[in-house]
Amino acid sequence: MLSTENIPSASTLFATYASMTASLMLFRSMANDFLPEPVRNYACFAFRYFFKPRSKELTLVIEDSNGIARNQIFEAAEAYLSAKIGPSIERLKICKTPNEKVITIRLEKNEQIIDSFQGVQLRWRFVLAEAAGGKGNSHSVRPEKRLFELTFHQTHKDMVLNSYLPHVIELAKDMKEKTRVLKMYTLHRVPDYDAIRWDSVNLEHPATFDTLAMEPDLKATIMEDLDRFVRRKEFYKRVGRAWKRGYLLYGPPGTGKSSLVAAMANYLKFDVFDLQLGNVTRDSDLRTLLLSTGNRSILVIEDIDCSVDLPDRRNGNENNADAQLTLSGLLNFIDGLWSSCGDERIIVFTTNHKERLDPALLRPGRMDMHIHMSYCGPYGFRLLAANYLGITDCEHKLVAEIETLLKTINITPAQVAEQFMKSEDADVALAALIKLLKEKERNGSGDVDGDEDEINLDEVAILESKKLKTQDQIQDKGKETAAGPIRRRRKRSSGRVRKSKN
Ligand SMILES: Nc1ncnc2c1ncn2[C@@H]1O[C@H](COP(=O)(O)OP(=O)(O)OP(=O)(O)O)[C@@H](O)[C@H]1O
Ligand SMILES: [Mg+2]
Repeated sequence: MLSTENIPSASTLFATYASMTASLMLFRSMANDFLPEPVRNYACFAFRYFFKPRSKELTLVIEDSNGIARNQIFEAAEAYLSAKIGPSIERLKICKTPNEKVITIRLEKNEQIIDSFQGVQLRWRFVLAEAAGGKGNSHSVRPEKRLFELTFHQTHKDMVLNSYLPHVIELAKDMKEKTRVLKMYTLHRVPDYDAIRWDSVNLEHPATFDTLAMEPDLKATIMEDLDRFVRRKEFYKRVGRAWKRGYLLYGPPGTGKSSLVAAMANYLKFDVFDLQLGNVTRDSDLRTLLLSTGNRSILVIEDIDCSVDLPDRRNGNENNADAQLTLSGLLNFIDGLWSSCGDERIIVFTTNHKERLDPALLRPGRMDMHIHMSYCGPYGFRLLAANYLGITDCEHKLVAEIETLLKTINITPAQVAEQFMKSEDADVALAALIKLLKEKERNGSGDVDGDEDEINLDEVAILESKKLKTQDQIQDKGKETAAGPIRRRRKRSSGRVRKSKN
């Protein structure tokens, strides 16, 4: 607490002021009698100047904004002081939006907090001042300006500016990180301006690594890779590489690619920018959008094989660079400028058809990890059974039967989850899954040991509705089906990974 020894009381101040005023009056009347006017005026000015009471304190005024941009010191102070509230405070403002995890506590008007740093006492006061233009100014968002006054002895000015305020900003950043609500950014077209921009909502995807049905080794590898990425800031700097990491997730629909992206975001507490390439037509728009993504974020481009018909370099599109979005333009920009003007960026491409991807994307070094999301194996099935139905009993009769069927039949985690949603009764839900597995067996989707197998009908339907967006693609598909059943190479492993060394 602030010591009261050095602070003069109100009565002392008043007495001093009264005696100074009396001295000035006496001085003035003597001057009137003995000095000519110009000399008299100058003498009065000099008297006032030399005997004016001077404060040894300095007050920094920290407004909430500089008119347009928010003031980072103000925001940091707000958060920092909320953790410093002591018993002397009489009024506080509290608030919590439905999506926030904790109650926000802020000082009320004129409340003060005494802080100490490196043995120096500092006094904070929260003030509401009338905004320029007054209360009637209908253009200002707030009728008043919010500001903090930070008062301390003048001799500590350098210490406060160079050590204390950076300390406040740093601590506030850590506090904010802990209670941060993740954001999901999607593209939004502004019709009147022919422009496209990011719009955000709170990211409330419940997927986490705990709920993700994947082979445990693969899951652990991904988590370790993410951990290593975030702690290697110095390494990236030392070797002169942009601090970014790229993942390519591939596998059939419903195997958890999008869920893995959400799990990564929840794990790292990174925002997600979902770049729907189909909505972007110009290279220049793409650049603007990429440059306005934030640090500590995941940029996701889903269904890269078919989200847009990106012509590549070989098609000779260079002459038309600004008008057309090109895959090479996208990749070069991501590797170059984009990653050099931000930190801790993750980029994820997803696809159902790795074999259809442009070789430029698969080139070594382009994506740091290729992650194969595959059909539900015994581990994935057990995790889903435990999460959805609460089954932890390994001896359960139906569980054993399903595990035997899973050895020869392909089913995606999404399909398993769908059956588990059908009933709260575990036996009924498991029986529904067995029925589906047997149907699949009868339809011949169980040829899992061969190198190739047919896509089952459910998957074709999903592909048609979700992926075949352009007429060209539909025609291509017609050719494929006319030539016989769609065949696709697939390995049986329920998750494989190819990783670059870095
Ligand atoms: N590996 C998984 N673990 C847990 N749940 C899963 C998994 N895969 C799919 N699911 C469930 O299925 C739903 C759909 O999965 P998701 O959207 O992640 O699949 P996807 O691979 O992205 O499919 P698509 O290729 O169609 O985009 C999820 O919301 C989740 O409930
Ligand atoms: Mg998906």
